[in-house]
Amino acid sequence: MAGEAKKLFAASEVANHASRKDCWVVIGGKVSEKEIFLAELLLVYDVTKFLEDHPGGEDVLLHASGNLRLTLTATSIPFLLLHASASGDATEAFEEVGHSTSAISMMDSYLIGSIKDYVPPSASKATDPWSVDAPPNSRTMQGNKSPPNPNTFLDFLLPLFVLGLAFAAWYYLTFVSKNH
Ligand code: HEM
Repeated sequence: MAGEAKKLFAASEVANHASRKDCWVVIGGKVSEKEIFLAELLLVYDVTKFLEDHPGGEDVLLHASGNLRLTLTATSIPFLLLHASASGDATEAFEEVGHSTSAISMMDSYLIGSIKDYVPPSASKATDPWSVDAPPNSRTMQGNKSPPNPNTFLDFLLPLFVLGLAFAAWYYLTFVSKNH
């Protein structure tokens, strides 16, 4: 799959792929392009064809699939940065096993896309294309050139909107209502 266009999946969509005939797991990974660290994503792997061959057994993969939840929380006011945290993904279980580098390099062939709307806690740092501190074996998703932070426009407009409202209220109370 490496090099091909990858898809964005809704968290709810992943739940429909949690059986022996169709099994997806979601594991967090760092995305880079030409060794430049771009963003942390929740990567989606279709491991259906790998179930029987997985050295850790198929049950762990089946158990790890289908539980993903995204929770949206506002983290800072007045800029209202939305942070979508994930639970039920297989990242922790995958890392606890201490998979070898050869296991990690196998993953690319099962990669089918990433979870849309996920915003990692470190988004501001992670979206800086000049932060090049990616570990050498970070899992990559080539061909993903879209801007990683979907909230930037909203972050800018919301405070402006609130300021506009406050000004309108002040104008009305000071000039309009006094004339009646
Ligand atoms: C695309 C995803 C995955 C790939 C390609 C993969 C690959 C492998 C490979 C090659 C091994 C052999 C040991 C090694 O080389 O590290 C292994 C072992 C194992 N994996 Fe995975 N794995 C994947 C996902 C997962 C997930 C999501 C879990 C847990 C939820 C898991 C649990 C295990 C366990 C328990 C072992 C056995 C470790 C041992 O015997 O010491 N794996 N995996």
